[in-house]
Amino acid sequence: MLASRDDLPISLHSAAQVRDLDARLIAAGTPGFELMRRAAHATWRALRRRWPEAGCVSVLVGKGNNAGDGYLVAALALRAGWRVKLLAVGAADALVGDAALAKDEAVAAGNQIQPWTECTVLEGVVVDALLGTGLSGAVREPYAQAIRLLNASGLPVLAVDIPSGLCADTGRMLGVAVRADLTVSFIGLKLGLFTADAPNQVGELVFDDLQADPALVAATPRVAERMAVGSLQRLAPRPRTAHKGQFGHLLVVGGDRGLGGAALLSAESALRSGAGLVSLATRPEHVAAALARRPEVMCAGVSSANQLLGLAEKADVLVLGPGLGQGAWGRSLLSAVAGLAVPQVWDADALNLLAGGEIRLGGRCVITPHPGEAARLLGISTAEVQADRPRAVLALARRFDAVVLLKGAGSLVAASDGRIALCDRGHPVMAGAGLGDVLAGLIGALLAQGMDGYAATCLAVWLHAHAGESLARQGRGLAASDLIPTIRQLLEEFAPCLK
Ligand SMILES: NC(=O)C1=CN([C@@H]2O[C@H](COP(=O)(O)OP(=O)(O)OC[C@H]3O[C@@H](n4cnc5c(N)ncnc54)[C@H](O)[C@@H]3O)[C@@H](O)[C@H]2O)[C@@H](O)CC1
Ligand SMILES: [K+]
Repeated sequence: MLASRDDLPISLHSAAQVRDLDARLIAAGTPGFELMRRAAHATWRALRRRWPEAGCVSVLVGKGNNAGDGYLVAALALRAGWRVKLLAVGAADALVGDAALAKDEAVAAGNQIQPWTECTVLEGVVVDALLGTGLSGAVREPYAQAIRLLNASGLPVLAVDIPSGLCADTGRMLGVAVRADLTVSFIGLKLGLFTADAPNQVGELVFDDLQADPALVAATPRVAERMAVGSLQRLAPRPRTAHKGQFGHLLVVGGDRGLGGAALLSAESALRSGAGLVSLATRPEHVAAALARRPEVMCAGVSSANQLLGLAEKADVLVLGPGLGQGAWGRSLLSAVAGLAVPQVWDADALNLLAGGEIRLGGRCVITPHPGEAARLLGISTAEVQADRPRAVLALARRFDAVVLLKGAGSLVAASDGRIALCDRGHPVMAGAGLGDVLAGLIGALLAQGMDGYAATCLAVWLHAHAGESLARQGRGLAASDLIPTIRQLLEEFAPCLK
């Protein structure tokens, strides 16, 4: 079944864009304190739904408006008869504006504000209202120490708007970040809730639009789109008169000595996702085994670039790289076909060869680096890629004028025109060999059936992640080939072959 998260918005914003939306809502007549009150009510609702019997909260507050939300939650909890420990990290008298009003309301409701110290004992559900979208730079003391102790407490944690310490733009932990069980986020979804470190920190995600005017929300610029049923392009249904020539001839090139399985996985994946014809160019010694496993794949042993060119000229789409190796064989094959004017998917060793600088990418390409490959392509460290994944994926798309898939939790797809899409699905059982080969074949098959590079890559990433999630119940040890029939089924569910 295609699990749906379509109650979450599709647009993803930067912290600055959400701040801007806040300001425009206020200018349009909703006072900031009213938005804060709505944020607190949304948080309190989510808290009672998840932990109805807790009866006790520790609310950790900082100094900005995120703290303001926390103070109002403390007021609601106390009025509901819960035991409340209201703990101010840093100087509580430094609050201004709406946050100061919220603090006054918490006190008026009967709360006592205690200064947080390293000896403070937390109790009940911990509400993290230390830092929100106003975080800038690495988390400073005493916040960092408070976050470390909170994480070590073993208590359930609700993060207000975003786990404190997580960068709303990049999803990177700025030194240290709260590890939440539940995050309640407001007004506009931040991209940083989904990528880099975020999947470990956010927990369950609840969104509340604080009754923002939909027209104002729709007019707010976004940095990315979340892949979802409503945002993904579908393959068109097939006419009843369809024949195989209409759905593309895809050629996979790869499978150096000892790596034959990778290319075969890509070919099998392409076949099972609807490519009209699938060929495989590989080392001659792999041909017999490939034919025995998958007779539908036209498998050719190639020893030279010329042999490959003869095959590639008949293909509509190329998938280059699975198990290609970086030796003379792989390099000569890749150089031979790189310039062909057909859509191409560059994966795995094709990307390492590309990073070497000798071979140039042609037009109409999709490249699929993981963070290490992206780092080599950009000439920076993997840590630098992960520190700002949106920036890295966009830099690659522009540098290579290609569609780029940056893999890893919270996968991102970018086009050179600036579009970015995020995949918030997937599962850690997918961290295994061969999963990328299956994905490359799937992207190729969607290209072969007529989708453009960006749409094909987004749909492929989403189907692949969904398939992984739906097989995750069986636990560790997912074989990449297990994914192929599930992807086939999900694709049919999402885009039926017949109208
Ligand atoms: N009208 C509004 O603006 C609304 C804001 N809302 C809340 O307000 C939050 C944003 O509020 P603010 O812009 O006041 O910012 P925050 O409350 O997120 O953070 C600002 C505070 O953090 C401190 N700070 C920044 N970087 C730090 C670092 N590296 N180490 C330690 N301290 C640091 C600042 O000195 C300041 O005291 C949102 O996340 C949301 O929770 C909601 O109440 C909805 C309405
Ligand atoms: K927070």
